[in-house]
Amino acid sequence: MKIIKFPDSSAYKAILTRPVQDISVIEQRVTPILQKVKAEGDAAIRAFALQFDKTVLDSLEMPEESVKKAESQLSDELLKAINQAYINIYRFHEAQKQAPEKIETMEGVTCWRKSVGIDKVGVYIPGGTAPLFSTVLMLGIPAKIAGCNEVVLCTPSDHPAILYAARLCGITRIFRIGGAQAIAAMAYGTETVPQVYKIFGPGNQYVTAAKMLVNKEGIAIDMPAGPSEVAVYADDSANPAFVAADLLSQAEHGIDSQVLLVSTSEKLIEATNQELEKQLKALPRAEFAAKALENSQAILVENESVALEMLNQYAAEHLILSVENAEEVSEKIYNAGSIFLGNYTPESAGDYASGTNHTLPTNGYARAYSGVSLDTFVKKITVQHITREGIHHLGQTIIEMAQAESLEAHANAVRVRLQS
Ligand SMILES: NC(=O)c1ccc[n+]([C@@H]2O[C@H](COP(=O)([O-])OP(=O)(O)OC[C@H]3O[C@@H](n4cnc5c(N)ncnc54)[C@H](O)[C@@H]3O)[C@@H](O)[C@H]2O)c1
Ligand SMILES: N[C@H](CO)Cc1c[nH]c[nH+]1
Ligand SMILES: [Zn+2]
Repeated sequence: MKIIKFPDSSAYKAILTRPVQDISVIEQRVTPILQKVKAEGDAAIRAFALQFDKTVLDSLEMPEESVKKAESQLSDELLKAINQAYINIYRFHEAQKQAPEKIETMEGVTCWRKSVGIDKVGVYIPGGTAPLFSTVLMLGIPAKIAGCNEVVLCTPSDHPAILYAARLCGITRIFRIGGAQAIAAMAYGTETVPQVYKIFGPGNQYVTAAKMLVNKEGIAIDMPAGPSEVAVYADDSANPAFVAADLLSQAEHGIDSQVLLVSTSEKLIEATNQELEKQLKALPRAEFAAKALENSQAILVENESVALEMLNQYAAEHLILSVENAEEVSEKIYNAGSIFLGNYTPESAGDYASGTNHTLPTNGYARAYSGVSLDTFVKKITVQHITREGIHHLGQTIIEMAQAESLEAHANAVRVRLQS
């Protein structure tokens, strides 16, 4: 990995640039895909499956029989692992439920919020180069806890673990559709794919651009969750073999992934680079990881405050703090999707099974977006109840404000009650 020593703060922006393609170029590619699916429905989906995935789709929907059969195609070890991950993710997300709290803002004036699961949701499960069945758990579990009525799943993969995980989460509508065409199908609906109100899930740059484009047309999305990335902040207390393994774990996602090592120790950076070379050779996806490492850098900084300034500016999807005072340092992080503390918390734990959600904002969006949680699957409806006494307490305030805004009918809605 390229080493940058003590960069000047004016150079941070250039150093921290992601290797994403120009968004306008991706949008130019994706827009006609969305338009064709909108106009031609299933026929367009079949054509794109052939063009991009070299797949002839007889039936777009996964037959119930294949879904039922999936369990028998997985090893006992994998089933046990998926079931354990399910339990942990369920626990963490169920604890996010909040009982509505009724607040009496004035005597006789009570307000509260109730949570309602979004009625129809669509989840995208990446499957271009790897069947990410863990993402089914990350999206299916909060959808189930939230009480979403209809959950539609699209993925280009027919891997049995995806089907098994979907069944575990109670998802019954599974479509073998990938890429931007899957996002279009769920956004507009087709002859066979139901239209949904909100689309969730990570994916490559085409998937992410498609989500952002349909969002402009009024379809809600969770967030832009594109190519995976990790930043590691490490000092001499870190283990270079662990750091290298963590960097590679995200680099192997795809050629457009990016990893970053920030350290105050040149010794640690050099040792990590040696480990990277060694570990890379043994990886089946070495080609992806090597390409991603070309987009990546190790940055040697003077001290912790420079490191934190840089990391907050970068706003990594995942941030690993392999430093002695990790928890204390984490208090100073205000931009990151998910933080991993200490030498024994690999990022893979969050990807699969510790309980947190792995659908996280990439490309700097962690400056303003949170990762997926139970909240992402619910709407909060406010409710209020005012008694006869209550409107007498509050009425004059409303009338004064309505008159000052020249909205006499608003004021009247209160007056008629005060006179009754
Ligand atoms: N941010 C997160 O939370 C998160 C989580 C998991 C995965 N990811 C990311 O998801 C991505 C998965 O990517 P993937 O490609 O393996 O799978 P994918 O399912 O996202 O995309 C595959 C689809 O892309 C479409 N496609 C491929 N080439 C195309 C082209 N030239 N033009 C138009 N469409 C094309 C195809 O239809 C194909 O089905 C990776 O970048 C990974 O880093 C992110
Ligand atoms: N690291 C990905 C999120 O950026 C999630 C994932 C799924 N499987 C493995 N990793
Ligand atoms: Zn990962």
